[in-house]
Amino acid sequence: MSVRKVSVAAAGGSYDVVIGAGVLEALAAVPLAEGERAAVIADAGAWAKHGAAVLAACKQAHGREPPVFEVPAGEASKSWEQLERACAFLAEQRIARQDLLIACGGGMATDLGGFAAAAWMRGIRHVAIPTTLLAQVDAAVGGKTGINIAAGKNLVGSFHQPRLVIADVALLTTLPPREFSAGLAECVKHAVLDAGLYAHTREHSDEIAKGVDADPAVLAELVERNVAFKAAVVAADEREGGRRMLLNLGHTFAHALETVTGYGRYLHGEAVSLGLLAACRLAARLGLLTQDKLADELAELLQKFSLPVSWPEIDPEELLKTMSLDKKVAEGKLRFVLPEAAGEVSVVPGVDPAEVRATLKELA
Ligand SMILES: NC(=O)c1ccc[n+]([C@@H]2O[C@H](COP(=O)([O-])OP(=O)(O)OC[C@H]3O[C@@H](n4cnc5c(N)ncnc54)[C@H](O)[C@@H]3O)[C@@H](O)[C@H]2O)c1
Ligand SMILES: O=C(O)C(=O)C[C@@H](O)[C@H](O)[C@H](O)COP(=O)(O)O
Ligand SMILES: [Zn+2]
Repeated sequence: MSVRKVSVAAAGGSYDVVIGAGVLEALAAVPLAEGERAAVIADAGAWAKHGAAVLAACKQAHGREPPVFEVPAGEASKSWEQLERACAFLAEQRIARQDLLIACGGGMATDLGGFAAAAWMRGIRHVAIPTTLLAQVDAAVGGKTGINIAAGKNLVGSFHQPRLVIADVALLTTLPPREFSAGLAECVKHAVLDAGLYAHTREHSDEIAKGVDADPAVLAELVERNVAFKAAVVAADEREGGRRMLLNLGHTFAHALETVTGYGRYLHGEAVSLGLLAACRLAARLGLLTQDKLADELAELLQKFSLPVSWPEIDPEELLKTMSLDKKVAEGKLRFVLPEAAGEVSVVPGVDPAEVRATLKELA
């Protein structure tokens, strides 16, 4: 299979996302000079499966194996506690300003590891080796890093672009089906934002729905198209002053759901699936939806990808309270990313909380 490359031209640094099967050797593109060292922050689950291959790539690229800090798998590790432990590890290893951090795992590890790189000595360079579909198509690209706190998802973090992202689709073969599906939710989100991706994803949905058993070339193309779409948005608006907010489609609902249910009941991608449907419903309530069939087509696609489409019974007031800390809130008012049709999505300011409440009641 060929090696695909997408460049991310962000203001905070430009870099390549290398995509393909068996492409870990791409790490050689970030060399270590005399006296420089690398250290790895890895998801323990991903490391158990792929740590040996990553260490071999490090040895090949840098001439030696780096020390490794394994973070317990799960969303709960995107925390102050694990950040503190990761920094203690960097201190113990005497990782200095010119050294390199390698973040390996799903979105938990690339968010936490990326944030450790952003914070350690006020910023060291890092490489991301995403091992879940979600991290390959979304989390490892674009430079958003951070942790969750009790008050909300990703409320503490930083924009810190990696020097290189290696999306090796061969690593996805060990991914549990539920995790694979979670990654597809972000692909569906991207598809709603881009008419070309919408057509492509629907056209290849039967093959994509096979998950890790899908044709690797189809998967590599899916990753490439999603990364290319996200890269263009990030290049235009790295720090989310405008256009990048669109990548938050479904996330005001999704993040509130994850926070209220305690970071674990729903995988992030599952919450995004429900958030996409909620955004469609809210858009319909507000009379914005012009593509009548969008909600039905979306529900069909999400279901085909084994993602949840039924909202649980959750107190709308609790969700609304949590949403008040959404990063898109401006002048104390909620802003939602809402679709009119596939490829026509905008940020809608000043949405009346009563409409959100009614939408949540309709969904429950
Ligand atoms: N920074 C961003 O732009 C961005 C974008 C989207 C999502 N996110 C964040 O990403 C996180 C979700 O990431 P995720 O869905 O990758 O979950 P995750 O990182 O928690 O990984 C999911 C599970 O898969 C396991 N795993 C990872 N790779 C594996 C492999 N190759 N084989 C077998 N098991 C493997 C892990 O051990 C874990 O149990 C959320 O915190 C979300 O907020 C960030
Ligand atoms: O990269 C972005 O921008 C996104 O919004 C991608 C989202 O899928 C991702 O979940 C992100 O972490 C959400 O960002 P946040 O700023 O709302 O925390
Ligand atoms: Zn997301």
